[in-house]
Amino acid sequence: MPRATDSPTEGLHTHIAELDAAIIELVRRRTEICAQLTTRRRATGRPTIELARENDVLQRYSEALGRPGASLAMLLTELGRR
Ligand SMILES: O=C(O)C(=O)C[C@]1(C(=O)O)C=C[C@@H](O)C=C1
Repeated sequence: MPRATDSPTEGLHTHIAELDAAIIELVRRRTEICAQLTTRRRATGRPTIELARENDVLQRYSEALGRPGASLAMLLTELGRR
């Protein structure tokens, strides 16, 4: 007898959970690189925030994903400012 965990829906939920884990890992890696860039800027006395670059990110995400993409880009750059 098939179990609930074998249903196609459960399989899709599992796939989503795997994708979420991969996305979280990528966001962690992205945030780490941003921290390195911020450290370099601090060390050379430059402002820690680069709005022109953040606007590039916003544009990339909104072109790819529309308005929700812009919201996502804002969250990513917020993490990148830490
Ligand atoms: O591109 C950089 O120099 C970064 O530090 C990355 C990043 C980002 O999240 O994309 C983070 C902070 C800056 O204000 C601009 C952009």
